[in-house]
Amino acid sequence: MRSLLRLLALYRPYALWIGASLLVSLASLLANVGLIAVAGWFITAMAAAGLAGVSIDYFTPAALIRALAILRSGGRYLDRLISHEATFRLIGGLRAHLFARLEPLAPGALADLRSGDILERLRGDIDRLEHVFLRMVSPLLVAGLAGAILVAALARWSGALAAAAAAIFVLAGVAAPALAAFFGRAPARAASAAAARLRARLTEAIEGLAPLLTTGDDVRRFAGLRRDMADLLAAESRVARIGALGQARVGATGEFAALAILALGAPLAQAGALKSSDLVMGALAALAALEAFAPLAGAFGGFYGVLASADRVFALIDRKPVVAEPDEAASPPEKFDLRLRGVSLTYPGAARPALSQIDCDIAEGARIAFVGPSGAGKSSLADLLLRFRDPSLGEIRLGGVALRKLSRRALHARIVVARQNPHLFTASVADNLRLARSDATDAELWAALAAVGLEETIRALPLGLEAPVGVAGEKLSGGQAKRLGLARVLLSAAPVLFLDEPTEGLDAETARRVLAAILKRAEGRTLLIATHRPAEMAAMDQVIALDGGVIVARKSQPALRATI
Ligand SMILES: Nc1ncnc2c1ncn2[C@@H]1O[C@H](COP(=O)(O)OP(=O)(O)OP(=O)(O)O)[C@@H](O)[C@H]1O
Repeated sequence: MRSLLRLLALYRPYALWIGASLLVSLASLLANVGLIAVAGWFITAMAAAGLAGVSIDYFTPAALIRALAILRSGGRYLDRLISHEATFRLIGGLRAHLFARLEPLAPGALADLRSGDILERLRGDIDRLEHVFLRMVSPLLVAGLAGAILVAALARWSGALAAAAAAIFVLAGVAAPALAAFFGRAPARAASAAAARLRARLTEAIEGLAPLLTTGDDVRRFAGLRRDMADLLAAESRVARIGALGQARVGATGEFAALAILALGAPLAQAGALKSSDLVMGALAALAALEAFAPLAGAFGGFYGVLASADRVFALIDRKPVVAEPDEAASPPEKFDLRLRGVSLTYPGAARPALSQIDCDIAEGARIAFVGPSGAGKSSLADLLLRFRDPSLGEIRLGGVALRKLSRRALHARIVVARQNPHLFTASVADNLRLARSDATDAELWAALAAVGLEETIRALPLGLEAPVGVAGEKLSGGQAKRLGLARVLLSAAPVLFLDEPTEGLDAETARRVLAAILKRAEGRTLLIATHRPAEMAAMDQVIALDGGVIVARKSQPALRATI
């Protein structure tokens, strides 16, 4: 329940939209009740006047009916418009809020979660939270307000009638949704859990489809998917049944109330104590008013599922980042020399450190190759430079300022890393490149692509720079995706570049051209390269060899030339 209150607190910036949406919903609901009641009154009064042979003023009620009909139709249109706008703003704001909280968690604090699980919380769970306003909060408030107005109006007429109406409204607006929520509790939770499991399994199955098919593990995985799907369907249909039953009960209550009013009022009308037209008006008003309460029971059947979604979303964003932003960020450095002192990194649960006692001074503009076998610690070093993790021991300084003291934004504007498997967004080539520099011109983008030998490939695409790269770059080969990532890093204006095996997998001639372009673009900047290629080592001022997380050798250029 705490999650729900937290969710409602996030509505605050949208109070104006929410208020407008509630007002318009209330106006169109009251117009509907008024329209049905006045129309019933009008038809009965006309019939009674016809039977009695007297004339009545039909201009006023006819005008009222027309006005209420316009108000109802216009109100419903505006209601959809405003309530959906309010919901989209709420959900948009919620996603932005969650994303801002999620960003500092990546990658360290999310490492134990499956990507499908994170995706489900960001997509499925948040979509479910959309219903909280549209299907629960708004209808509940509107029905409550409309009920209070109708009871107040009835009280001027008859206290007993007002009390009866209030009792019915409480039954329909409080008891029925509460009962639906209570009975829907277990299946709604089961549906929410099954949906989460299904999405996580589905994402993993799609991501690993090729290996699954080759190893024959697909049959077992697909059986699991089918099981999750069946669980989800069963749980959702139980929730739907409970909601529909509640909705039907409230609908029937409306019909029962209308019949009761007619049955109780008929003798009074016969005795002349009550006009027959007023009686019909009351019965129809009860029917129309209860219509507003009916969807509540349907929506509240899934209440505990929504609560589970809210819990899952908040549990995700309440995780503690592996690295904390400084309380007060230091001013970004003017110089960019790097100094590592006694730097060690031990991953949680690991038996031995991935990096141990690294001491290293890297002057501004230096070119250094890091070499070493797989697992030597090169990528871990890149993670430390980006502050994806903090050293377990020791310290890294950039231009004399400890990395821990720099804000994430300031640090990432100064040190960039081209990874072996860069993340590409489901957007165009240009969008992916402009992440590095949003104001880069098309000519600059082409130049960056040319530098990594991708210009011809992209020019051959019908949309050129605007060509979509597909989900996570699926339309590009592994090598092309990697080079696009490299082009992005070369385009950035950061003074320190770390390139993780930038030419791995390229043929010798392309590798030579890409290296030349890298060297040209990195002129005046610090260039750190993790590599196995002798040509790349030869182009650097110094080679640092890592093995088992420790520096085992350092060779500066003259010594290198002698050995390569
Ligand atoms: N997230 C992690 N959790 C636990 N251990 C890790 C993690 N990432 C890396 N390691 C371990 O840290 C050590 C150094 O790995 P790292 O990836 O930094 O080496 P590398 O030199 O970059 O190797 P490669 O060239 O294969 O990427 C390895 O023993 C590796 O298993």
